[in-house]
Amino acid sequence: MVSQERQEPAVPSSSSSSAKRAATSMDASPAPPLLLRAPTPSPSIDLPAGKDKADAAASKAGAAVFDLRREPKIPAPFLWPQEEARPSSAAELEVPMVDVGVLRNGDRAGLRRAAAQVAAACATHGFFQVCGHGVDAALGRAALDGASDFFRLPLAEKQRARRVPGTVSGYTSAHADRFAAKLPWKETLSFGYHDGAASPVVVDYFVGTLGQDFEPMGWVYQRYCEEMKELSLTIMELLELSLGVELRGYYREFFEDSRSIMRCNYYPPCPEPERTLGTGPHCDPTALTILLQDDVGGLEVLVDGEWRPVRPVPGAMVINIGDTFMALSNGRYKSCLHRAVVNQRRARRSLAFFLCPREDRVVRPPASAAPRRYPDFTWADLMRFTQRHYRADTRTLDAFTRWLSHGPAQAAAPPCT
Ligand SMILES: C=C1C[C@]23C[C@H]1CC[C@H]2[C@]1(C)CCC[C@@](C)(C(=O)O)[C@H]1[C@@H]3C(=O)O
Ligand SMILES: O=C(O)CCC(=O)C(=O)O
Ligand SMILES: [Fe+2]
Repeated sequence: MVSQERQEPAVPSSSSSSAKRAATSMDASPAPPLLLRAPTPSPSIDLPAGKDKADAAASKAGAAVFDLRREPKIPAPFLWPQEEARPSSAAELEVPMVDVGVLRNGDRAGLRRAAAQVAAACATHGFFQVCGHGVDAALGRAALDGASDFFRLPLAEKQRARRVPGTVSGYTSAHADRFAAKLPWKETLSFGYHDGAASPVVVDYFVGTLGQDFEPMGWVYQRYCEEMKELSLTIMELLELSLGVELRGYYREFFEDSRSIMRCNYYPPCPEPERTLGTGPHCDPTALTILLQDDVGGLEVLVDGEWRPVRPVPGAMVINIGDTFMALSNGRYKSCLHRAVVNQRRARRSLAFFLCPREDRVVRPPASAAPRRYPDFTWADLMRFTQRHYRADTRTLDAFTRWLSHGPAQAAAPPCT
């Protein structure tokens, strides 16, 4: 009897036959991300034929400040207001490099240094990067290559994994199924991860959604997510130490049974990168983000009113605090504004692992003297808010707490636009 359970390949690789099958590559032509004809009833994307339609569509898209006498080369729904798409600063952000290996090697001075670096970063712009994380470099490369393999598939194949409405899981092209304006110049593939299941949940997702050919790709992301979960818990220990939380293990235990989100971002080259964005200005609603990016660059953090580029460092993972952890720290650590810009020449890939609590866990800081800055809430509520009522942006947590206090029925949460 052949064993039914899946065997993990010795060396994961995403190069299954169909994953390599596609001849087309998004990298060559600076075409807009593949636009889906949004399923009815949500409005479909009207690509303007002439100038007046472009003007009308663009002003609807809130891009009225652009001088549309210069015909945009990109469809109007992809145009972003100047305020959000304003030029990047020439000054890169000095993102502290924290060696998290000190949590395992008994280096007490190193531990104090790491805690101080994290405290300084998280109390200001909310970003740091980690080395000594122990994540296999070959696995990171396989995960980035897997993103290239997936996104170069024909649209019909990617569509087999299309996002389930109201959830974050699945494939989307420019979120064209959700929004009518300020479309991000990207394609994404997102799926859930949690451990302790009877079978490998990420492998099940890939095989169940895309077919048996995608089992190797599923194993790459299964192992990658397992490594990200472990790294997340290590970082939680460091955050706890840096916050001086008396209850040792409070944050680590809070996320032991986490149910996280893995997101692969693919940003095609763009003919007018200054008029659109790969990912708009936002704070992550989640707790902690671990970002592995390729060498192209594009992540920017808002510091003192300037969009400061974060230079990719080979082998390092970029970490940022999300809204949920800002609430867990009662506002001491900041969930900060960031965005992703695109360029004319090279496609860019980034892998974002979003650590999220189990859905029903109540997000509440450890007992502290300070007055509470945020109400109790569950991740399920905040997640539902971002997927069904509100496009996560620069004010998500404030909008969410208002929505909670007024009750979902009354709150005038702005529609997802
Ligand atoms: C809970 C989530 C919603 C988003 C994915 C995760 C964490 C980041 C959020 C997001 C990336 C913030 C910017 C806007 C967004 C719509 C996007 O550009 O993808 C957000 C994600 C989402 O709602 O799919
Ligand atoms: O691609 C990037 O560099 C950032 C993406 C991001 O911020 C996100 O997906 O939340
Ligand atoms: Fe983000």
